[in-house]
Amino acid sequence: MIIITGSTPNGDGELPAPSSEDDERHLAEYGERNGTVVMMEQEEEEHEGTSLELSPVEHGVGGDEMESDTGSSGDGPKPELSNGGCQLDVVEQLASDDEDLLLLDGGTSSSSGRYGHRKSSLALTPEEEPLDSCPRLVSDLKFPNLLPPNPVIKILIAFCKNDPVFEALGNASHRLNLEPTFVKSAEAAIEAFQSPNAGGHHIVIVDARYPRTIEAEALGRSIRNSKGSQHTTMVAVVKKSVFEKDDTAVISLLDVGYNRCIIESPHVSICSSELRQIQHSLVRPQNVISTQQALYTALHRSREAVIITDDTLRAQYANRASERVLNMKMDEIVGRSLNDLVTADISNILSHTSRYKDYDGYLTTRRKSQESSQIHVRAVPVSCIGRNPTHLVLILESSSSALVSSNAIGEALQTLPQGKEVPRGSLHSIRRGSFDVRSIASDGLRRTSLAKLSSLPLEAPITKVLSLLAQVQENCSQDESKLLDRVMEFLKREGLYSPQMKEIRTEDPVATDLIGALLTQGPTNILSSRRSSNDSIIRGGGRPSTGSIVFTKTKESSLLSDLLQTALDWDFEIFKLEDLTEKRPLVCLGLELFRRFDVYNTFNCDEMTFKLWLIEMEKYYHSENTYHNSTHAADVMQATAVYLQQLSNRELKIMDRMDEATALIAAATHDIDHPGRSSAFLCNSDNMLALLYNDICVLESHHAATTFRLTLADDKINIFKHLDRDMYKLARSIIVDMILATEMTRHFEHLAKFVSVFGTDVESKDPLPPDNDDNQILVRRMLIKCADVSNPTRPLKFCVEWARRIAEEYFMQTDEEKRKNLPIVMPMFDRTTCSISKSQIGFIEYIIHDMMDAWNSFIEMPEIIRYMEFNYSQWKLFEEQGINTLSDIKRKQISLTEETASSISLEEKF
Ligand SMILES: Nc1ncnc2c1ncn2[C@@H]1O[C@@H]2COP(=O)(O)O[C@H]2[C@H]1O
Repeated sequence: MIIITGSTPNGDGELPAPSSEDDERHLAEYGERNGTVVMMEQEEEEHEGTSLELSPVEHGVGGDEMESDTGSSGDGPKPELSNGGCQLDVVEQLASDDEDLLLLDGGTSSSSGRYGHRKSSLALTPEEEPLDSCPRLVSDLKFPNLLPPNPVIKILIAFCKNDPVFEALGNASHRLNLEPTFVKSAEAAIEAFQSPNAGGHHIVIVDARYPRTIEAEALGRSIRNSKGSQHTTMVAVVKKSVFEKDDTAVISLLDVGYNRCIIESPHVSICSSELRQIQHSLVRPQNVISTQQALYTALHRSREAVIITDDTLRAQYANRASERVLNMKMDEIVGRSLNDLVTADISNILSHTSRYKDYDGYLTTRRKSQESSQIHVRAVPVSCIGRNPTHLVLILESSSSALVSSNAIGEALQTLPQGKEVPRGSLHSIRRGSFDVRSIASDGLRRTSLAKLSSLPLEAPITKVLSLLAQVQENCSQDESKLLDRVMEFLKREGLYSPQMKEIRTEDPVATDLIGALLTQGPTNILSSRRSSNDSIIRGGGRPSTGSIVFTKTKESSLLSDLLQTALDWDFEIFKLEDLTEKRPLVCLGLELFRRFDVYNTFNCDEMTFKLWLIEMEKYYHSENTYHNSTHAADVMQATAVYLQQLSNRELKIMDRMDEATALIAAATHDIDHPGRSSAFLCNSDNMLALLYNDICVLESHHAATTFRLTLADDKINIFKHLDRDMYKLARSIIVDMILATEMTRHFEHLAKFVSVFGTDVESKDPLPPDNDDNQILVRRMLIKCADVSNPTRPLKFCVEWARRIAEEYFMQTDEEKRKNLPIVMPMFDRTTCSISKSQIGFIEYIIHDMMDAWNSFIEMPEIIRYMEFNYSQWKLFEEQGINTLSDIKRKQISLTEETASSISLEEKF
């Protein structure tokens, strides 16, 4: 909503067409001197758009109706008001749209003024209205909200003598209820006029009869050069003889800025009628003009693009928003024919507007950048002189912003009580966004929230896409348009990248079980027997002792250091490390990797703090878990390090030092305090973590939260303690995001986003845009995901061992579910019946293959694909050979170890 409050009487209201830079200053100056333009939200019934319901001719105050209606008021300043009517139409039109616009006659400059507290002329009863006040025109009554200022008229009278002429003027001004100030010299006149408190006179009357005492021409010049004299009416009193004999003196007075010269008269009645004429013919129109300038400012700052053309459709005015819509500067727009600005059948517009009808339709802009865009336009005809439209007011709205409002509105409406049927989704409702708002949101509260929404400076990329598609739809066949409708429906859905679980194309129930369990979250929908257990499965016992690890100079320690030499090899012996460190591999490997990636310097933190931190983190991994223990964390950390190394070798400037450090930290803690049971199990058993995280991303939220809770709890292990606040926040956000990315229910979403940006084809890949935050996030997520499930891409013996471990953990979960009569999340993972080979075939086919393919094409590590393919073929072979159960797998592991011992490398088997 826009309210323009009453102006100071003779403010310097003339606003030059403001340039964007000048605009703030202009507005500030304007607000100071001429009243205030206030833009605000308003929760009131929409204006009924009085002026729009009337024929445009009725707005031309100079029309016949005016004469007949006004009666005694026929002496109003008609020509000037007709101009004002033109702009008022525009503003009213805007007011009927998303911004309400209201003009209040204020008289704020003089709170003691008779009209100072009147809201509008509707409040003006004959009893209230003094007989001798400036009469209201009938137009005031017709358009009560569109009053020009009608303040108490302040008059400055500069006379050196108290002669009868002076007396008569003084009496006349009292009689007309003007507010006079009397001064006796030119200096005093200037001072009074410029005085910040008393100044701001509507009329200045100067005694021009005695140039030796008051130099009227010089005084006139000084006043005209004073700020705020723009709308002041200056009157010179001259001798009768001068008027009759020598017109040069009068003309020079008019030329320096006097508006009127009147003949000296000692008669009060003559002075009164002179002053009344001046009031009607000069002062009132000046007030109207100053109001127009407030309107002009409002228009200029309106969010809707407004262009006013003359009757030949040549642009006369363009507001600032039109620069954005047309992608042209205002002075490039003004003067141009509408034909040069838009491609449209202009005759179509004219056929409406010449019949005084608004035109409502679409045009395509001819943008400077050649890229054209579709805009919605309303064209309103306005008659300023005579009956035929003399101007056309075009209100433009680019279709993308229409889409924004429509989408935002659609979303907002969903959250509001749905009293009326809301037209959603149709092309029509998108294109006519702002119109739908009014039709569907009738109450003030809704309008306010919707106005807020549509005014937000937001434009989502998807909105742009929809807008482009809407344009394409304009020029395509019906069938294509229908197809596009469907496309747009899909695009408007939530979770574009969330997979809708396709049917798993396998007959194999083990794979179905596994993939289904990994990709769904929350409580299992399987018909359950009783849900009995409230037991926490976060077990307290079984953790290694809290003491720090001391590696003595033994054979083990030298084996260890030899092993750590290979810390960045893809065939790193993780299980050997597990043995050597007595199931605490994370500390050793972590320190080695932190050192190699210079993490201590990046975090400006000593190695000891990192060591204590690693010890604490490892302590919270459950060593009794067969899979989700600290060896898995070390394995993921090692894979992460290899990927980071590869990225830096390839000089893909994606990961800086901080990215590398945070990635390693996230990998180290990504499964901390894992209970060895899935999130679904926790939900099904009403575990406290599921309750805490509302069944959403339960385990990963717990891992991230635990990491920070433990780290920040003790300064001795707080590896973040020397980061400044911003760096800490950055590190935290990366670590949290990476840990959450390991949640498998969003696996396909992350993969699809990554592929959509980076593709899967090594050859045709464009280099990564280096400083694109969004892309960096995609890479980081993909990196930790690939590290987390890298086990099928490792050498076979590791791959088999991991498969055995995860299967064992699944079996334990099924055992517990059976024991506790809980829903069984993966019924096929029953130790007595399960085929591990089949589960691995399914896991590689559905989860691993595409992801590793995409990752390899990005990072260029062909060995991961070779191992994956080899392992896959081996699982197929195992399956054929009936190697399915855990004991079968164990036997196979032994033979694999022997093969390795006899130096048959896997490479040789490819
Ligand atoms: N070899 C594998 N076979 C089956 N499932 C696996 C295998 N490796 C990892 N997973 C699953 O993939 C999941 C990845 O996230 P989590 O580490 O939480 O839990 C992991 C296991 O549930």
